[in-house]
Amino acid sequence: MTPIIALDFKDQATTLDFLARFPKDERLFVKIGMELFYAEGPAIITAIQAAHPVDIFLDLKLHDIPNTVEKAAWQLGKLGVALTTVHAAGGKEMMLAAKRGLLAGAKAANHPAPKMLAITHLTSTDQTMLENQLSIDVPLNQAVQHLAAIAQASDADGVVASALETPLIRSVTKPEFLVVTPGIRPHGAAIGDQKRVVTPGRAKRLGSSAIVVGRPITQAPDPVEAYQSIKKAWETAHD
Ligand SMILES: O=c1ccn([C@@H]2O[C@H](COP(=O)(O)O)[C@@H](O)[C@H]2O)c(=O)[nH]1
Repeated sequence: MTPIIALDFKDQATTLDFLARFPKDERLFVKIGMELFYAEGPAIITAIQAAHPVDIFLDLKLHDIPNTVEKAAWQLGKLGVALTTVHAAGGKEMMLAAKRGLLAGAKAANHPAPKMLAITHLTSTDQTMLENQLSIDVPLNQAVQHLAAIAQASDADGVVASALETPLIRSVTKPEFLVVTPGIRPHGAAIGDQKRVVTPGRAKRLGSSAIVVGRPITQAPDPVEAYQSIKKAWETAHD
């Protein structure tokens, strides 16, 4: 998979201006998150698809009781996106309900079903937060590995985690299980609110299926050049 660009923009106009910088023959994998989706609603998906050749990761991180999540996932399944997310912390029953909803929604709209990724622990979480704020008293990488095993047993197609945990996740999951990793920072990039960060080349060496990159591309002086440089590091596993 090519690096997934997190389109964390305030509205459709800003998003389409950003995409217009890229050559039309460069197919992109883009992520729509809460900010853009809450601003524009489902219409943002068709607007982006009309503007540029893209695959879409809709990252809304569902987390609620199983009945509510199943019905929300049904709505998302209709949208024709490639990837979606739920929180693994919602538990097995919730993830199974989400998967049912996605499959049924996709079937109703005659689209292929989106793959379901389970968020393990956010890449903005570190060991201290895990212990002091979440009251989880195990090493963070083991907590992530545990949630990945639960996610696999709950019909998730993969997880979202830091690339730091990819080898541990791979040790308990099937080879085709996706490990999608945000918290990507090229050498020298501002880390911001991320805690468990990895360079693009190292993420590849650690075995990630795909990387997600937002601000190092969207806030770069030349976003296309930043994207190409990250893509090269990812493809060559060298940065
Ligand atoms: O654990 C997670 C889950 C999701 N994200 C999302 O990825 C991007 C990262 O953006 P950057 O600007 O590169 O930090 C963002 O959309 C997050 O919502 C994550 O970072 N960590």
